[in-house]
Amino acid sequence: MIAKGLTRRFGALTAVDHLDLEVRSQEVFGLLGANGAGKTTTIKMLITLLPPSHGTARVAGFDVTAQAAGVRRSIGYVPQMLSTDGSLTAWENLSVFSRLYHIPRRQRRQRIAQALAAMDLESAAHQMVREFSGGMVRRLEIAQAMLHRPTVLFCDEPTAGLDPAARRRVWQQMRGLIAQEGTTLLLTTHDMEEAEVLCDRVAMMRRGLLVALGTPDELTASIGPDAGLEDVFVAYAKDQGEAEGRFRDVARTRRTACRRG
Ligand SMILES: Nc1ncnc2c1ncn2[C@@H]1O[C@H](COP(=O)(O)OP(=O)(O)OP(=O)(O)O)[C@@H](O)[C@H]1O
Repeated sequence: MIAKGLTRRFGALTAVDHLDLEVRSQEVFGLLGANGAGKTTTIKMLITLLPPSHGTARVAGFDVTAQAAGVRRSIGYVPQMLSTDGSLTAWENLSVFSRLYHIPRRQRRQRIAQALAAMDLESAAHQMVREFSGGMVRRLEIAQAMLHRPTVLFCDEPTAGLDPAARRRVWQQMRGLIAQEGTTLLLTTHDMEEAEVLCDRVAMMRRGLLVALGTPDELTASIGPDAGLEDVFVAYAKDQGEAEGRFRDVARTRRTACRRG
């Protein structure tokens, strides 16, 4: 995945400002930054939900503007907001997605069973999703986004609102599945532990700009011998002017946390 000068403006606001980024095949790459830094806007341009104001990007070899259909076929996306239907069972949710992704009919049962097994949800396959815990919902959403075996998986704050045990389970299962499938993963997170545990490399964004890029070890070493990623975040990415984020950002974060219980 390559972005060159990728820019998105909303009126006078430049949400993403000439972003140059290269994510290697099968890499786990983290986008970090304060509320409103431009992480979700970057993802939305890469997955073709939002046209760039300027610049270009290629995902899985396809141009996000000229070859949007190719990009869409090659990616999976786990958004911040709920992407499963609570009034259906886990199996039924995956079944709907298997049709949307045009998985051949004779492969569907096996593919769904494999996806549930990979996320340790076999015993809950025929349970209504509204009865699931937040962690189970998240694991189902990842199974759903991986059902068609995408080349690149995008996850927007994969464990926001989950308790520490549920978070660890999501990390473990997600890591297992993407390693097994050879998937490239691009995730956004506010959770520095998540970035350290999962990511091969991270990029820090501040007010739409890329301000630091490297492996967690490289970035922490650049700060000092006892530094952690949180110190790197404070040094590079924390927005001193709007440290608590805007109303819109806080409202969205609360909604996300709330719906995951
Ligand atoms: N559709 C929109 N219309 C106007 N402004 C927007 C829109 N979407 C995002 N923005 C603004 O663009 C900036 C970047 O937002 P974005 O959602 O990309 O940030 P983020 O880093 O993902 O934040 P968070 O961590 O809160 O999810 C913010 O100032 C936001 O208010």
